[in-house]
Amino acid sequence: MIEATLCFPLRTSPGDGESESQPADDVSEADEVLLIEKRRGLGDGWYNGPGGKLEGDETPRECAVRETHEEVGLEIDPADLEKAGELTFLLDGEVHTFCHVFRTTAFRGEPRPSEEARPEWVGVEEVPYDRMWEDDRLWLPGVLEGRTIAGEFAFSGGEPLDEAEFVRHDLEWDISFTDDG
Ligand SMILES: COc1nc(N)nc2c1ncn2[C@H]1C[C@H](O)[C@@H](COP(=O)(O)OP(=O)(O)OP(=O)(O)O)O1
Repeated sequence: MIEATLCFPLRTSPGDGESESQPADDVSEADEVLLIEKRRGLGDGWYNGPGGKLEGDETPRECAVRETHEEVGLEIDPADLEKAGELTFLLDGEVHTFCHVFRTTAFRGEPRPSEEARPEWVGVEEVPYDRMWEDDRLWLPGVLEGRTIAGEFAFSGGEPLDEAEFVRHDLEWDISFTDDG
């Protein structure tokens, strides 16, 4: 089983007469999310949040911070990540990936592209779900509103996961995580 993370940085877009975006105090104030267009590997060509697989003995929180820095250059204090979801992706009845989802309104730096990802700020009402994993439209809107989710998503058809068929889902909203990563 693969253990992985996704991280969704959020901000408030520049208002009339402002040239720069503002940090949001909390998720409810934010109206833009940083997505990446994946440039290689699983989900190549699709939009997603920054993230990737856990390495060595790092915690999910440490992984989300490292992957976000590697992929788009933002600096995040691990304590500023809010755990927003736990997603289980099944392939042909077996757990393929367990994914920890985080969001944050506190980060430093400007996003820059990398070999793995092209970053793009997108309005939370304009997320390109037609260019994302099929499961995302079921859980990401709630996560961007500040809710928490535990979800199970079943795919069938064999490897690779991004060519398998999405067949079933089960969602539980507004849960408290016993382990927040
Ligand atoms: C099955 O549905 C999925 N939906 C979404 N939204 N995201 C998913 C799904 N399955 C996997 N993911 C995420 C989890 C990870 O963030 C990435 C895959 O990570 P990747 O394989 O690129 O991991 P890295 O460690 O960055 O890879 P490298 O070895 O290339 O560095 O997709």
